[in-house]
Amino acid sequence: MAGSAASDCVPDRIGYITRVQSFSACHRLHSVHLNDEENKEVYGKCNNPNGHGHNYKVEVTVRGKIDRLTGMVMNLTDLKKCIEDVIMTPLDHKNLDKDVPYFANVVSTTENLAVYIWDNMVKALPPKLLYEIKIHETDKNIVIYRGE
Ligand SMILES: Nc1nc2c(c(=O)[nH]1)N=C([C@H](O)[C@H](O)COP(=O)(O)OP(=O)(O)OP(=O)(O)O)CN2
Ligand SMILES: [Zn+2]
Repeated sequence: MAGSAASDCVPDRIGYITRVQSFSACHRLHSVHLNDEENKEVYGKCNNPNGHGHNYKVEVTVRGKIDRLTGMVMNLTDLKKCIEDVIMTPLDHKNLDKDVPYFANVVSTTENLAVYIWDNMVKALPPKLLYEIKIHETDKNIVIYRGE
């Protein structure tokens, strides 16, 4: 088209960027929808009344157009600030079940933790950027949530 810049014809490039953050917290797997015996049966050692702790590692991935001017999907410094507000402030060095109101009636499995982080991260980020929350509860137990 006359007058268009050559770059107008080049399709957008889509990139994925991830920032990793670790935090420590304790919890107990215990459902208010099950009785004590059922809780013991379902959650075993993780239902121990005094709880247990984890060094969680969370990977937050955003997906979007690589801006032609800035070369960025988003500024990782801004993502770092969102992670501080959404993950570190409410969760680090906390008892998930007692310190985080969301988990008063929601069992603090890593699946539900991923949903909690997603729901808050999606509000903190620009629209449609959040792609995935991946949580390493232990070296062997990993949960992925993509907002579905
Ligand atoms: N679907 C889920 N299952 C379990 C969850 C969970 O969040 N979602 N969580 C737990 C416990 O919280 C527990 O802490 C897991 O610890 P553990 O079994 O000790 O962890 P590992 O398997 O990595 O340890 P091993 O070294 O293999 O003993 C349980 N289930
Ligand atoms: Zn646990």
